[in-house]
Amino acid sequence: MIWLQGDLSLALCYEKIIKLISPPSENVIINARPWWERYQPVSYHLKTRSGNLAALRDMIRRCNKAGVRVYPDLVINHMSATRGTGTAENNCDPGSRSYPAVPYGGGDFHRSCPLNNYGDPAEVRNCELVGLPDLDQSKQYVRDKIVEYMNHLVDLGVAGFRVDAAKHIWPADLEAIYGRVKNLNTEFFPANSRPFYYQEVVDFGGDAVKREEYLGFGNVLEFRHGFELSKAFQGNNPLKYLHNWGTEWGLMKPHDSVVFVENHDTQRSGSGGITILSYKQSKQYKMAVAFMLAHPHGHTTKLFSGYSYNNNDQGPPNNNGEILGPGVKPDNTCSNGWVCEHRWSQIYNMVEFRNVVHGTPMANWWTDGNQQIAFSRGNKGFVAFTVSGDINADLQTGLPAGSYCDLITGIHINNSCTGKVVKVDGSGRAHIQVNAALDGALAIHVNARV
Ligand SMILES: O=C(NCCCOc1c(-c2ccc(O)c(O)c2)oc2cc(O)cc(O)c2c1=O)[C@@H]1CCCN1C(=O)/C=C/c1ccc(O)c(O)c1
Ligand SMILES: [Ca+2]
Repeated sequence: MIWLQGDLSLALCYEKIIKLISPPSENVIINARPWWERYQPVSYHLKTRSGNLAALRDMIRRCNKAGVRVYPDLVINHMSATRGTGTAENNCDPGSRSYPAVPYGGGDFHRSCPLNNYGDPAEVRNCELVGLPDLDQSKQYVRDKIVEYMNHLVDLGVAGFRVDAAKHIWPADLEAIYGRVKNLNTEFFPANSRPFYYQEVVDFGGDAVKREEYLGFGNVLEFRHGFELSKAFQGNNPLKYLHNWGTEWGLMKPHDSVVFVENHDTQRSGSGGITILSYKQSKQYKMAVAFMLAHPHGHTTKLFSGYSYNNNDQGPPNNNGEILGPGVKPDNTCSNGWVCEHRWSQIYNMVEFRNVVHGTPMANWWTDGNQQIAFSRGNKGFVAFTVSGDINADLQTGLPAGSYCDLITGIHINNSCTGKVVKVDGSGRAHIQVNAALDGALAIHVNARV
């Protein structure tokens, strides 16, 4: 079994493509194999449906060699709420708080209490998220076991961690734990490199637990980013308001956050009644991701890539209990039930766009006053979006004269454009046409000219 490339999501930042993988710790086996069984650990053995220790070590090595940094999803708030299969390594008895394969026992957990009141910060940290036995990370022994688990992954060559349900762990405990994790493996990283932590603190603004509490020692996933872009690109908030997108919208400073449109959780459950975009709304999803990648806000952007599902509990494509990996079709998209959003041309083209325009400011903001916007990035790139009505206007692109491939309607290959060609004149102006009913977006940059 090999570890899947891009199990759950890929995180993109300028220097490297980074890849988040599903929790590598051994989890309980739940009959229907729902996706969230991966979030119910029974031990810190590196053995899951994605592969065993040898497969994990090999995948991380291959990714590092290809310049892709690996970040495992760390589930350290709790242990499984259900019994394992009872076999030696998957054995546990949640009722008596017994997890012999770690080992953990009763004294390593908070006193049992249900988590009902998200308005009480102590309850959010000390009680049981959906009934999951809640580890007491203030205990030295619990910290030792978690640090041991994290150091094992560092030895394999990971670059850092996504910290699952960080909101449910005391910041002081996390800071103490992170501080004890060793420097990154010098086989793959410069000496004295520290792991990069990005923490899941779901905070849409009204929560008693503030995401700022977690900023002193790591980054925080920015849920408001995907929430607001999902609203805007579904027509629920006019695009013209995006002219000051960024901290003026209440988003955290770029270097403190990891921005994204969706994740494994929001694509299924949404938040506050707002549908968070996913592959199921593919046109709007591509527009929102294109905007995220074109805009200067965001130091690290996270792109999701996964498998298709019908019901919200459905787990990954199944091959006799192991995960059925994606095949690759002649058009480079995925098969076997995997969506592989990162292989969609509009998305990987925008990853290149983001790298080409890196470090340039936004300029030449234009809007029709409602649902149509356009802007350039320095003299390197230009984008336009419409949620309603076709764009048909002569606009200032900020770019040098030339013929540019539109990277939304096609790709730049063999020095030709398979999609639209945009002619920019000597003054940087071009006639921009964007069809609202088709792609709703246009993107050009100086490395895709014919
Ligand atoms: O209905 C469910 N859960 C209740 C609603 C989602 O609440 C959960 C949250 C959660 C959701 C929203 C919040 O504001 C929040 O502070 C926490 O975080 C988790 C983290 C875990 O490691 C394991 C979990 O079972 C959960 C979880 O159930 C189903 C059945 C049990 C698992 N599960 C699920 O739906 C599993 C969801 C899940 C799993 C892993 C995640 O990282 C996550 O964010 C959600
Ligand atoms: Ca907790």
